[in-house]
Amino acid sequence: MDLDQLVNTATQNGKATVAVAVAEDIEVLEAVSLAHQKKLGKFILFGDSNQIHLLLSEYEPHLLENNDIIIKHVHSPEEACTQAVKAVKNNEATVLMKGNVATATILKAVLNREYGLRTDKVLSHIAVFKVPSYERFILLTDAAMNIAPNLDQKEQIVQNAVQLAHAIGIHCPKVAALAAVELVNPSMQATVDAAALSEMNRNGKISGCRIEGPLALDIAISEEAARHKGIENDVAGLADILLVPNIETGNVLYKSLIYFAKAQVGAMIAGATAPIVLTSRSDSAKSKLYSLALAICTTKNL
Ligand SMILES: CCCC(=O)OP(=O)(O)O
Repeated sequence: MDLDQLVNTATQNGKATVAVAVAEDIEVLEAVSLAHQKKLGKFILFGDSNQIHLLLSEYEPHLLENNDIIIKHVHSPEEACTQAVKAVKNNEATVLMKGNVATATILKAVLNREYGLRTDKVLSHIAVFKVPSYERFILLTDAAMNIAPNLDQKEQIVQNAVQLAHAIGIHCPKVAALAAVELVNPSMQATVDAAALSEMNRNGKISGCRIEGPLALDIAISEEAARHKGIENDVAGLADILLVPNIETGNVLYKSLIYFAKAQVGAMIAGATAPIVLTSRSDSAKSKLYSLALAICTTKNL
């Protein structure tokens, strides 16, 4: 099982039109080319048109005269983000994609009160990993958007991730609410919130999943570690979703899985009016392709 499965599923979901903000980047354009070959959709590339043309003529010349690829010149990364967001807002595009631009710049446009893509839900980042040493897909939230979520925000972050898990075929995901220890300690807010989320799941306030917490990472993903520490529950060793307490934990774990564990990743923001492909600028073309596929898989579900 790997993330190519998502690409196959996405091809059956109909064609997307993707607005790419700051497309002048070889990994972004390679991802567009791969997605186009897989017939995932049409692309509106916002950025410096000279640079986009130069890169395409060198690396992906077949895309230059293709009607599925439209290039829109803008003068700055900020303008690229604004125009790409507006394209989604005006229904010219169905998916927004972060290109070679800082996360904060695109999120500022996404959250704009006049032309942005907010809903009444919490927007949150979810990454789907296939780690070579872990049998199942593992979802990580939130590595990129919510800095230090409170309990209410964590509740919605979990719900966004559960909805995404359902959309990719994980029917009752096991959620590990992560902390540094397994016992509630009032001076560690992550443990207090994790226990509260677990309780909300037991009393039916959060459904469609099984939540346990607080759990340390080893207990969440290793049955052997759970046995060794004498912890038994439905999630221990078998987590599908890792809820991290803050953005630092999430971002470090995201990049550790890619660089140390050689994981494949696809990542997006859920909770907006349209799915938003959001990877690291340094992620590979393949990761950006998987992220596009993930976003397209959710177009009927989010
Ligand atoms: C999904 C990670 C978001 C992130 O860290 O983006 P950059 O590496 O581009 O800053």
